[in-house]
Order: sequence, then structure tokens, then C-alpha cells
Amino acid sequence: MGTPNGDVRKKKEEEEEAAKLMEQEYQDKKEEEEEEEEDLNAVWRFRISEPLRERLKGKGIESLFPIQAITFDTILDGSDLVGRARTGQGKTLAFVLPILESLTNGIAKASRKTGYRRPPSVLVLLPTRELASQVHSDFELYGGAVGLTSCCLYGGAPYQSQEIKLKRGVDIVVGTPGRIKDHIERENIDLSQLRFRVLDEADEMLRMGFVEDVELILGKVENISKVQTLLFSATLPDWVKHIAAKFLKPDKKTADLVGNTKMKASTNVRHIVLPCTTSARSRLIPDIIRCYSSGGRTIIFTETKESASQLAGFLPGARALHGDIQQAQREVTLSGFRSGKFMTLVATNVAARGLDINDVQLIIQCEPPRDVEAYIHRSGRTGRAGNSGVAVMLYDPRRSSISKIERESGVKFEHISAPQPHDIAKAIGREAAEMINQVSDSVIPAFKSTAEELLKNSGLSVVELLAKALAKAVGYTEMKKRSLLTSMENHVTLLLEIGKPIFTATFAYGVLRRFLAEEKVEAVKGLTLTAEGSGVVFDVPAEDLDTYLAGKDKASSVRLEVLTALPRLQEKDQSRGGRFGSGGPRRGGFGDRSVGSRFLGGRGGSGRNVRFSSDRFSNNGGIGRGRGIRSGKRWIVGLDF
Ligand SMILES: Nc1ncnc2c1ncn2[C@@H]1O[C@H](COP(=O)(O)OP(=O)(O)OP(=O)(O)O)[C@@H](O)[C@H]1O
Repeated sequence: MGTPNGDVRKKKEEEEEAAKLMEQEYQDKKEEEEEEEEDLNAVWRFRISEPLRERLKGKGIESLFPIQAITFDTILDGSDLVGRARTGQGKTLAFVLPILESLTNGIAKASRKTGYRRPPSVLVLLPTRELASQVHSDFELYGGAVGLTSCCLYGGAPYQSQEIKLKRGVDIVVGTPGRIKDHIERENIDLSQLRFRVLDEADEMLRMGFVEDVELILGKVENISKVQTLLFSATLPDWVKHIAAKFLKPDKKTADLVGNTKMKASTNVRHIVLPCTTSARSRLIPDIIRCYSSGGRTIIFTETKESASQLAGFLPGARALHGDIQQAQREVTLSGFRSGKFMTLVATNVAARGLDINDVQLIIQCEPPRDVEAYIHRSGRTGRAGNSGVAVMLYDPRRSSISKIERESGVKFEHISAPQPHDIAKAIGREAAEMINQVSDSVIPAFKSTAEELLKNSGLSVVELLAKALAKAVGYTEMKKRSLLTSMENHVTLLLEIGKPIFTATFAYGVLRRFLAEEKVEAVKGLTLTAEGSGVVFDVPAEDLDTYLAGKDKASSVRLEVLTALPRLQEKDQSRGGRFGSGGPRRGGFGDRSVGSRFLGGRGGSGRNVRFSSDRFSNNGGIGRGRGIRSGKRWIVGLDF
């Protein structure tokens, strides 16, 4: 039994505790309210009705993204609009939400057709089937909340079910131009009563040669003054703006969140370039995935359908997606990728636009795409909705150029070389550790005595032995050397300098022939001039490295160095005028010129430096421009040093 004093104290403590709790609750609520008040884009601030708000909340959306907030009132109040925002910034909901509100509570409500066999009020045109299906599912989700129905029309799928839906009557039609035109010709669809026409990824649709189809489809509207036209994309080249003038009213509004800002690609993405020859690609890609995918999904883009299929066949657990694959299979593949059944998708540009797939952490582009728009959209499949991601673009400096894409996209590429054994070991070590953590403790007794014996006989420490076990668990039993330049296994990258600029590859080969046997010169791979023109880099087989370096006594003024980091390289288009012109090596056009060091990762203290010295190679003044004369099988270079 407690004393009266004790009871009083206890009661007082309880009262104090309750007061503290109330104070805390009050503070929390106040903070919440303040936060909401500060959030100018909070959903409740917009004319969004309760059912839609609830659906948004269910999707974790409490606040509109900038492109949505900026365009919402404009669309709801009836204007035509051109909208542009970077990839993954929520352009889909920027038109879905105001369209649904307008049809159910806004100005389009009165004129919207209702009832059985009603013609659609909304038409959304997209360039690919996958994208049409994705946008359609947003209309299903949010439109369903306000009693509006939708259907999706794209090629490769049977006509019948699409016809049935159209005949019954739908409010919203989403689809690709080809199939919609077919339905018009079959008189399945009446577009005369449209209240909204949306061109999503407009530039791609027009680029794909759908201009005439799009014009025909849009022209089916009866009363142009009653229809609102919206055009969205992350990229809007000028030629699209001219075409847009044809479809949109003269008083249209523009919301351009990219505009003249330098950076046109996603700012949430790490943009990386990596030199790599075509032949080294398939061996390099698995290691890029290991080192940069953070265990998430990867999309690899190839230029052709054939190489997409080939690469998917080569990479374990990868699937291909391209236009030659049957539509039903395309759907299975995409849904398997979305649901995480497999983590690597190898695709052509069919997957470049608009696709919004959760947890895509890494994009690999096997070579630079033909235009900057493709780069922007492909790399934009990661880093969506405020998340971060990595986009790695492979390129062969002798065949392709990255500076045009860099210049036009505003991206500042990070230059890296192929993941080296220690990078890969680190990445797969984590995988192995995870695998081991998942093994049940129940197996320990059965393996314990063997483990003890192994440790005793190994002469290694516990950590060293465990490191070996981790390596074995993921099949990594040999440390292979991989070149920085071509990414070929068991090759090393060398830098050759002669104390003077080197203008041509031919000239460099001539230098090599002075101290190497012909078969060793022929074994040199990927010889490329450095961007600043003072040397060349090339790969040699690791096993012959000493032979390459052994000529050191024969030459002077020649430096041969085993590289640990790759310098900037001269690209294909830079050779015009640079390699063959009469001026010095070209400057400019390469990213950050202000970086004093020629070497991206620093000079790499551990690089082996070899200086050749011989009178034959001593510099007597002027240097040849590398005008070689072909003699028999060999190039004789006009060396005047
Ligand atoms: N207000 C919001 N809050 C949180 N997430 C959002 C919001 N709006 C959209 N999202 C999510 O952001 C992601 C990207 O949206 P969306 O696909 O519309 O981007 P986009 O701008 O059309 O990209 P792209 O140019 O690549 O087509 C989607 O997963 C979407 O659900």
C-alpha cells in the first residue's frame, strides 16, 4: 500500500506526463499544419475534387509537381497548352488531372456526351503501344474515381475487344495513331465530339512519320472552338513548335520548365561515358551492372533490334524488347520487368520514351544515339519522380562522338574507364555477403568441423579465408586485367608521348615501329589520340607488356606509360581539321577545358613510367605533320626528329 505522500507524487507525475503528451501532440499538429501551409503545391490548394484527392493520396501524392501545378488552372480554365518538363517530372498527371476535373466539375462538363454509345470526349495520342498502355492505366485509375471510362487502342492487339468498347461508349480514348486511324476507317469511332485532344511525346510521334495520320485524326473534330488541345514532351525541337501552331489555337499558353536552361536532360541522373569497343561490350556490361545498378533494374539500349536480341541472349536473366517481337510477348516482357521477375531489359528506342518503371537504377546505352532527344529520353528512364539514377553511355572514340550530345543536352559527362577487378570485387563482394547472410544458421553445425580444419590448414587468417569463400560464392576466382581503353580483358592501356604533339595515328604507328617488331605493332589495339594532342593511347596484351616496355634503351624523348586512369581522348568528329588539317591538335569542344589535368582520375601515382632514350628519337626541332608514304605493307612516316 502506498503512503498518502507517495500517491500524491504519483498523481502529479501522471498529470505532468499527460500534459507533456498533449503539448507534444499540439506541437506535432502545428508543425504539420505549418508544413502544409508552406507547401504551395499541396493537392488541397487546387480545384481537385475529393474522389481524385483520395486516389492521389492512395498513391502517396500529397503535393503536385511543378509542371502539374503550373499548368493545372490553365488547362482547367480552357486554354490550349504546350507543356515541357524534364523526364520523370510528372507530365502525365499534368494533363490527366485537369482533364478529369474539367469533364466532371468544370467547363467541359455541360457539353460532355454521356450515355450508351456515347462518343469519346478525350483523345490521347502516343507514339508507342507500351506508352499508350501506361497512360491508359492512369486514366483508368483516376478516371474510375470520378466515373469516367477509358479504352486503349493500339496495333498488334485484336480489334474485336477494342470495337466492343468503342461501340458501348467510352469517355477517354488513349492510343497510337496507326490503330486509331484504322478504327476511323472502319467507322468504329466518332471523334466529332472531342473536348480534349492530347499529343503526348509529340515530337516522337511526328518524327516517326505520323504527321499525316495525326492531322487526319485531329481533323475529325466538328467544332474546333470547343476542343482543347494539349501537347507535352520533355523535348520540343523547333520544328515541332511550328507544327504545333497548326493544331493549337493562336492564344495557346506555353509552360516550358526546360526552356533555354543549359541542362535539358534529367538533373537527377549521373551521366557517365565509358570508352568501349563493340567486341568488349558484352563482357563489360555485366560488370557495369554489378558496379552501378545498386541492385535495382537496368535498361540497356541498343541501336538495332538484332543487337537487342543478341545481347539479351548473352546476358543471364535479361529479356529483349523491340518492334519485331509479337505484341503479346512485348506485354509479358514489360510486365515481367515491372514486377521484378527479371532485372535487365535490353531494348531499342521502343522503350526510350515515357516508360515509367519503378526502381530502374541504371541505363546503359551501347553507343551514342543519333540525336540528342533520344539521349535525353533514354537516360530519363531512371532518376524519375525525384529519385536518383545512373546513365552510362558506351562509345568507341574512333567511331563515334559524344561531344555533340554533350553540347546539345547540356550534360556534363563524367568520364570513367571500365570497372577494374577491385571495383567489381567490391560490388560482387556485397552480393556474396548478402547471399551468405541469407543462409540459415542451422547449417553451421554440419559444416563447422570442415571449416575449422580448412582454417587450420590454410595458413590464412579468418578474414582472408572468408574473403576467398565470398569470391568463390559468386564465381569470382581469378583477377583478370581489363584495359581502360577498349575494356578488353587481359589487356593494359599504354600512353605514348614524344615530347611534341602527335597529330595522326599513322605518325604514332611509325614511332612504334622504331622500337617494336611488326607483329607487336600489329597487336596494338584501339590506338587513339589524346584530346589535347600530346600523345596516343593504345592497348597491348598484358602478357607482352614487358616486350613493349623493353625498347626503352633504344629511344630518347619517348615516354611510354602504363596508365591507371584514362586521359580525355580525341573523338571521331574532332579529327576533322585536327588530325589532317594543317593546324595543331584541336582544342575546344570537349567538356571541361578548365581542368588542368589531362587525366580524369588524376595522374595515378602508381602508373609505371618508362622513358626511352636514344639519339634516333632525339628531337631535332620541327615535327612532321604525319604525312605518311605507303611503302609495301608499312607506313613510313615523315619523321623529322
Ligand atoms: N505529384 C506527384 N508526386 C509524386 N509522384 C508523382 C507526382 N506526379 C507524378 N508522380 C510520379 O512520377 C513518375 C513520373 O511521372 P511521368 O511518367 O508522368 O513523368 P513524365 O514527365 O511524363 O516523364 P517522361 O518525360 O519520361 O515521359 C510516375 O511514377 C508518377 O506516378
